[in-house]
Amino acid sequence: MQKILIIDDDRDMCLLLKRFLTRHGYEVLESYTGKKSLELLEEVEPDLIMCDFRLEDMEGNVLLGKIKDRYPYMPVIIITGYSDIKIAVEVMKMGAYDYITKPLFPDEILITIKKALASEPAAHEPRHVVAPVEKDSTAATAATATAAPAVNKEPRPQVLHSGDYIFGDSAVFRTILQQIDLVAPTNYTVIIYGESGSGKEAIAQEIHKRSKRKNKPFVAIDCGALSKELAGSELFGHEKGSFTGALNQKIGSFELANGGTIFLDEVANLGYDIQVSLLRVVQERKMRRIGGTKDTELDVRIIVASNEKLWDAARKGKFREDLFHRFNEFSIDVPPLRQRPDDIMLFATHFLDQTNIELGKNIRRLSPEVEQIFRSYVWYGNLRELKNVIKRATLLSDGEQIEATSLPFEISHFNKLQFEKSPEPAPSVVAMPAPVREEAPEPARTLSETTLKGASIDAEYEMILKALKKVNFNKSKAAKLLNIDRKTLYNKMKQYQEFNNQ
Ligand SMILES: Nc1ncnc2c1ncn2[C@@H]1O[C@H](COP(=O)(O)OP(=O)(O)OP(=O)(O)O)[C@@H](O)[C@H]1O
Repeated sequence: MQKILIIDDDRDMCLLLKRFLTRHGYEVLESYTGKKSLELLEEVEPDLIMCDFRLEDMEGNVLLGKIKDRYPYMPVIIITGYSDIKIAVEVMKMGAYDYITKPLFPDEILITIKKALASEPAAHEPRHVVAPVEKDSTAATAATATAAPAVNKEPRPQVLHSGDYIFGDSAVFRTILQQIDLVAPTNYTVIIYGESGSGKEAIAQEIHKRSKRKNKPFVAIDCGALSKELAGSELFGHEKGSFTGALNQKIGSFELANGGTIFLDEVANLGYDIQVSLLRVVQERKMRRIGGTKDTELDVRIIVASNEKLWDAARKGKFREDLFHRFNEFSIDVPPLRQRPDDIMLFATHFLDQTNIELGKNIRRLSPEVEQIFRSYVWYGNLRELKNVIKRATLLSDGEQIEATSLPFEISHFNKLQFEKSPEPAPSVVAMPAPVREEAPEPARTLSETTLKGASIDAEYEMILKALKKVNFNKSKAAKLLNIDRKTLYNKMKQYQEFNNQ
């Protein structure tokens, strides 16, 4: 049974948490002061600590510091009385796994605990497992959480993982793994190339976790989402009053990441001016807040990601060539999921295990039909799309396995859509080679053509298909084209599916 130590000077809160967590299968210890907690930790080593930020005898950050000094790998979740971003940043920088704010919500508590227990390796274990493991080891993540559903004993794809991160089984993924291992201990700047959702950020985190900086912050920034005006302040911070709207001082991402790693996603989207400032930071390893007067020394490892080759962006004049050369110390290419079909079921099973834990369910497998659909679908959204599809399907499923009826329409009918699809590729994948796959047989049409209802659903279905194809399966656009709202489109698709399954 996994042990959780609750540290809170509010005895009622301790009691409530204790009852709740005991009901969910954890052994719970409690302590009302910082001093007592440290003494207790000499005797017992819990699997996780939940600690209130304000204790009577000690500030939460002081206690967190002491705990992290002695037990660096122990996951600590900080409970704060109010949502204070400064506290959050501070405790995360100090190595807290996460923080939750009062009032506490049972689901949030459980999910955070399960994630923390699943992702933190014990101090005495190697940080990742790369040797082949037992067949039902997919449930290893689940097994770390006491409240997790029963382990599936049936043969499933082998899953190699370190916490939430799993290693694909394809040759290409093995190469990526070797590259991660090779570059992680260095201070090299890394460029990760890959389509959206292919796992670039997950790779950056894995590099961080396997580096000397693992107990320092990992800060991820989506440069594509930064406006031109605010990018500088997001990255480098600003002083109060340094421009209209700068009502308070702001610490930028680089400063937050000091000592650790910064991950700049979609870096080619940064404006040219910011690229100039970035070059200075990369060259001089120091930065100045906007409106500030003094420089801050920086010791930050930089990992960047891009959909487009930075060299191409540089040639087009979109990206500074000197910055590209600074970044280009090491690069990793992540191929889209459709080019590594061997990984699809492995990740699908992993995401199913994760979702089972999150939802407290015990769906054991994907039906053979779903497996066949998954293998032939193109996964434009890569791992993110696969994860979302599994999450949705797990939520919708009641039985032992996920059936095709729980998949989104455009996926369960993908073969048919493909069959009827015009030859032009989707715009988002223009540059990608066509997916290598066996020609899948067209699913048999079971829709009744002899009833009036069947005929009318049939006609609607044809129109919906046409519209979907025209807009590359974007449902909002298809709904617009058909002059109906999105919800009606969903209902029509569902209706067709239900009718077809009768
Ligand atoms: N190796 C992996 N093991 C487990 N989960 C993964 C792995 N790689 C990616 N994921 C999951 O897939 C989803 C997408 O991954 P990620 O955010 O890393 O993609 P990305 O390429 O950075 O996407 P974007 O470019 O759109 O930001 C995330 O939910 C992530 O947790």
